[in-house]
Amino acid sequence: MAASSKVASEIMFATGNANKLREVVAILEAGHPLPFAVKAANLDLPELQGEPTEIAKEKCRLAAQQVGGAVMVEDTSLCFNAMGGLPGPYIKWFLQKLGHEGLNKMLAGFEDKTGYAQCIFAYSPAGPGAEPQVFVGRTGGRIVPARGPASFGWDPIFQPDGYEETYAQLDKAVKNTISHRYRALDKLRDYLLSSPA
Ligand SMILES: O=c1nc[nH]c2c1ncn2[C@H]1C[C@H](O)[C@@H](COP(=O)(O)OP(=O)(O)OP(=O)(O)O)O1
Ligand SMILES: [Mg+2]
Repeated sequence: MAASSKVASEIMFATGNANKLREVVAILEAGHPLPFAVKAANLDLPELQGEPTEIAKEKCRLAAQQVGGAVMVEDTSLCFNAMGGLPGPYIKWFLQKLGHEGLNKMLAGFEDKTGYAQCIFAYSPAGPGAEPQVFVGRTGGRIVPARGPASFGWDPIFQPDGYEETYAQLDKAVKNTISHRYRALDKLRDYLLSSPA
């Protein structure tokens, strides 16, 4: 039987972030069985600029050059509505330089503390010249003073809509059913599962 053009028996998830990897594995294990195995590739991928979908695609192309075969990556944004979606894909540097308190202070001059977490997976099948496909997941919420363990990025300052807890306070199993990452990965999973064998 000819190998599928879309579905590989193995997909490399390229990321330098161990927390992302843990969540991706947990989300996939909690769902339907997949026709492929996800393996981790610990790569130091560049922090690109531009439109989030283009960042994810380019990140995927760069990862594919390094690992070969079918590859997936994801890029995560934290977007403040009062600021037209910024910091967005630049949240990593804002978090690093300002911390949780500084991120809250950025919104001090605005009434609107709402925002959304966005995750974009990009998947590139094996083979040359394959254009990465992107899958966007968003979860709306509010930016709040930090509550809960500071073990993953900006989790303590993001309170998803419909919950009294921040991402950091929520049980992992709950975060993984409502998160930006879950929603994006679910779309990628549907795409892979519906691909012709
Ligand atoms: O669910 C999350 N909850 C809290 N914080 C999060 C989450 N997901 C990503 N983050 C942080 C990590 C990084 O500070 C920034 C995204 O930047 P981003 O480039 O996508 O992540 P990264 O550089 O850590 O890993 P990678 O090697 O996959 O690019 O937001
Ligand atoms: Mg990164």
